[in-house]
Amino acid sequence: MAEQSLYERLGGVYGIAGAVDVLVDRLFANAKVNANDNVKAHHGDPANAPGYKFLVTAWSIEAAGGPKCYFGDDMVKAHDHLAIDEPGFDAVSMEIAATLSYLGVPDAEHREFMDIIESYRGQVVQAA
Ligand code: HEM
Repeated sequence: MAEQSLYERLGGVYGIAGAVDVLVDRLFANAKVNANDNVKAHHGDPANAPGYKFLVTAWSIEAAGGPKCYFGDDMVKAHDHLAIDEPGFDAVSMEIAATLSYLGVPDAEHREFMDIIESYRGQVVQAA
């Protein structure tokens, strides 16, 4: 039997959308993430939560090897106006890891997804 994709092992669209639902609520409430005023301008407004959950869910589905469904900006363009620094990236990365643990995602899938997130660090961190 062919090995299942990470997308399938994370529970497909229901598993990923469920995790992003928890994650984004945590990110919007995270003081360290929102210490960056540019980030706070977006994450500080609860009206942005549903659309952001949609985009991050679609991005994660594709990144995990699921069907093509993400039509948002690439990771450089999505963050080029935010001046995100290394501690800002670490704060989000820690929140993603905490959410995967909180939801009981198994170690192998946890590691695989965090490796994907880490591979985008250079595109997201753009602070001078
Ligand atoms: C690998 C890590 C990350 C991924 C996968 C990711 C994913 C995304 C996605 C899919 C979008 C929507 C793009 C669009 O509107 O077309 C976005 C926007 C955004 N991201 Fe990230 N992100 C990451 C890291 C970060 C970090 C570290 C921060 C803050 C410290 C951050 C803050 C934001 C904000 C504030 C927006 C909205 C920008 C706006 O619409 O003006 N992201 N991100």
